[in-house]
Amino acid sequence: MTELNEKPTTPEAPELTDTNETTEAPAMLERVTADESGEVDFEAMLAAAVKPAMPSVPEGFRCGYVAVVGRPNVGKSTLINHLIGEKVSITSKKPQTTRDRVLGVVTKPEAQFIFVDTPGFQTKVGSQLIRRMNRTVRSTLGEVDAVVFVMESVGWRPADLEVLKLLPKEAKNVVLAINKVDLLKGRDKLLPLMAESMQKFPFAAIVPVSAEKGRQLDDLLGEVEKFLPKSIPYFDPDMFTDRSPRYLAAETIREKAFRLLGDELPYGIAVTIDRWNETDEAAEIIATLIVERESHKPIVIGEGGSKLREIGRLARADIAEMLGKPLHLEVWVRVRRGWSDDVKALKTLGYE
Ligand SMILES: Nc1nc2c(ncn2[C@@H]2O[C@H](COP(=O)(O)OP(=O)(O)OP(=O)(O)O)[C@@H](O)[C@H]2O)c(=O)[nH]1
Repeated sequence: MTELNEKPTTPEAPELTDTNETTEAPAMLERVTADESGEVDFEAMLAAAVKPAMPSVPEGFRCGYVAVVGRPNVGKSTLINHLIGEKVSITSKKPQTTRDRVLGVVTKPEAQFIFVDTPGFQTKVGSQLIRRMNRTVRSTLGEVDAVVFVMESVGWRPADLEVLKLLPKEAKNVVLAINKVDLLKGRDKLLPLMAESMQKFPFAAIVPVSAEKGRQLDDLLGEVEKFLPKSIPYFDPDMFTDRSPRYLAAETIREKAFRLLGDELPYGIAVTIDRWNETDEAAEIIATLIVERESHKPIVIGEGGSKLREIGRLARADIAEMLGKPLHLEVWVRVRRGWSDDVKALKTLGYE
């Protein structure tokens, strides 16, 4: 790790997470530095127009959103927590899109799974609210690429069927996870249960698992992966393995950007943390806001850099508080062309 005093003096591109062969045209990069006073060094910003290498991902990489649903107590949280490794719960003040309901991200060499909250399934509501709840559930499910329906190995219960009813009958992207198979005395009950399940719903696949013991979870992910669109990862794999400060810092920057630009920016915005230097006394972070089009850059930068400065200022305050030490934060803007080119990817981001 570089020391704090080794701050880049040249307008070098921040290190990107993947330095493999670049396949896309390099993009211009612009930078605004928000220091303690919120002042912006425009000369540095102008000098910082450089051509960074674009990160590339393995051919055929997939990335998408996954909802985990099921009646209470079947093991949804245990499943997600086991997959993610540690409980991650990110809250956003502007819960507008699927992206703002991210529970956690699992990144494998060939795919990235973004687990999202499904409010309708987790809210215990009275019957008068059922209709509204159904609408929420439907719109959530419409935004995700795959659904994992969790039930217990003891068999179908009326409450399972209630939840099942909320799934659109024509859905082809629902994988059934029969959980708690460790509690089964013999495996002979499993095949009839699988057959019975197929009669209840056209599941794309059925995978017996034990969320608690971590059994067959890779098989489950393998089935889910088939429904994720081919796409670059939306999240920096290093950042999303736990409740890490990098993760929270990126989310903070993204949240500020979204809050300040949400209505102006037609498509998604992603954040990568490109450099993270931290000592006991202070921290330095270089982050990049990734936008989809060249024309979005001026929107993010704002008149005379005002928007980016404000994003940096607000994010710096929150992140410095989180870290409990002074922070030097640089926020750059870069265009990643084509990241939301395909309709599916757009849909998964919640931007129709
Ligand atoms: N034996 C066994 N117990 C499990 C397994 N998975 C989850 N459990 C237990 O089942 C109980 C419920 O698990 P949760 O993960 O809280 O279930 P949930 O579906 O998230 O429940 P709600 O939050 O109420 O919707 C907990 O006591 C878990 O420890 C499993 O694979 N085997």
